[in-house]
Amino acid sequence: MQITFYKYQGTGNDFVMIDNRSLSFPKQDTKLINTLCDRKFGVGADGLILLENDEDLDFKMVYYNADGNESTMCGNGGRCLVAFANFLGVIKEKTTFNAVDGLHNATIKGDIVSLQMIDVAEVKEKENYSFLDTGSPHHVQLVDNVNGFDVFTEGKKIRYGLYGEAGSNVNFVTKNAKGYTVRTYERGVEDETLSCGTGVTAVALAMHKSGNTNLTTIPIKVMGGDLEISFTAKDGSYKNVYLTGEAKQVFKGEIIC
Ligand SMILES: N[C@@H](CCC[C@H](N)C(=O)O)C(=O)O
Repeated sequence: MQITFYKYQGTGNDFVMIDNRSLSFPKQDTKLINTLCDRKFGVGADGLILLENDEDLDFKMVYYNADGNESTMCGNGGRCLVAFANFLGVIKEKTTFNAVDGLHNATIKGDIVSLQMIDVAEVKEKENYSFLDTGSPHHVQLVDNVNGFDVFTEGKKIRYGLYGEAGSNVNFVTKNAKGYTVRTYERGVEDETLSCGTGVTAVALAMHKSGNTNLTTIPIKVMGGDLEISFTAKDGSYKNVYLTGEAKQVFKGEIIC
């Protein structure tokens, strides 16, 4: 079998992207997806995303983590898929598409994609961390110097130790001059990634909820670049949450399997 794929990245969170409107991709083949995402034995990516037809909306997003398993929402992946849909001519500058956590509105202008994330009604605040679901589960913890922090060791400990079988993504955060610097240990990749869209969204909302910031448009620096999160806040819940940043096509190839 031969499958055409594209590689995209959004602030360094990278994805194998496949147009599966024909439904010909072998979706149940976890091993194949895992191998395609492997950086030595495959294309190499943090995840694989299928663009499929949707009955009511512009298209449907189906997301797999690098481990080969279908997972919850991926914010950067969603932004990259909007760029891919635009490249394929499926959408123009505006879209509404379906994903595992529901409907998403998005706009694209050049390389910049702005993606509406789900509303968040609850931010659980613990003594030294917060936990919330922004489409995917996220642990958010402030640390003194995130650039010198052992994200892999500490993230792995929390991901398995605190959240049981289901696990959580784990974000470490330090305030900077404009907003926050964030590094994320990602569930399903089981490593630090250069950026996590649902993660930085969780950080922005958690920092606002705890009173660490009054901003409702928050710039966030990640290892792979810069993102911005904007939202409206009312009585501790969050609506009109938008994740904005670059999403770029990197290359095209053929998978022979
Ligand atoms: N990279 C992502 C998050 C992807 C989902 C995550 N690995 C999980 O399984 O929860 C993003 O940009 O949001």
